[in-house]
Amino acid sequence: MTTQKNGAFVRRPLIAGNWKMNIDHMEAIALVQKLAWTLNDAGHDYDRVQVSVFPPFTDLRGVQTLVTGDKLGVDYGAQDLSDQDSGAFTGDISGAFLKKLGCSQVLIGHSERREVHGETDAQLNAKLSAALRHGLAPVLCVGEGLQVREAGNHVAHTLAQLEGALAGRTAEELTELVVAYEPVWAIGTGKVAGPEDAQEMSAAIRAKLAELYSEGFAETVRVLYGGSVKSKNVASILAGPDVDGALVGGASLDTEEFSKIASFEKHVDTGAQA
Ligand SMILES: O=C(CO)COP(=O)(O)O
Repeated sequence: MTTQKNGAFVRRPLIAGNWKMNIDHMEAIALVQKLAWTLNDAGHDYDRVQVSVFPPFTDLRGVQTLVTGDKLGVDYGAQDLSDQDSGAFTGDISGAFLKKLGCSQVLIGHSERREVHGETDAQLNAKLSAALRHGLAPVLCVGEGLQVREAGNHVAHTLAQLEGALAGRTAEELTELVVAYEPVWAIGTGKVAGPEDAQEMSAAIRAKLAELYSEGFAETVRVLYGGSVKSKNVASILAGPDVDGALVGGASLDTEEFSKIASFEKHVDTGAQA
């Protein structure tokens, strides 16, 4: 867990829920409402630990109405965006539209986009630029598959994805950047990278950011871990000093479980292991 100064985290942890292609627009309103109540009951302090959800595009308007109407502390964003701003791009969604819907963040380069839609580092570089153009904080997803991990090339592979997506961007443009390390072999499989694996890669990502930009910049960027995060393993994963939060898939659809993940500080002394 990112170190603390005077009781406050140096980097505000982020617990993010990626709903993927689950939850329709009616269910989304119920889920966000229940999540907000559960977090409130648990006394959640959003200034201390940020909580975001990433619903499907069709849910965003409903989520916006609820979050702004009820002044909820939960942030929200989209799972993808177009690299273009408008025009003849059937089926695509512009960052301008997302911004207008109150999105503050957007996922870029989730492994399911890379694998299912063949998104390349060059395309993700253009999508990241589009996010920045529209004032959306990019949550850049990187991570290796099983073969790469077994060959021992996971660090080089992941850092190449990072560099590819950030090429041409300046530190000034990237003040809101979040990087999410998600080893593909740990997504939805129940296999969790060990806390040492999460820390190793988070530290490597931070070192690469320091090399590309500066130490000072690298210290401000939040690095998340994603892949089968649950309430029982979140505390040990976030124990690494460079791991600043979690990108949660399946468990984010269960409000009790997701709320417990957001209360990870309370599990620190439970001895729960990944
Ligand atoms: O892909 C993920 C989040 O983006 C992780 O999914 P799971 O938590 O279901 O493994």
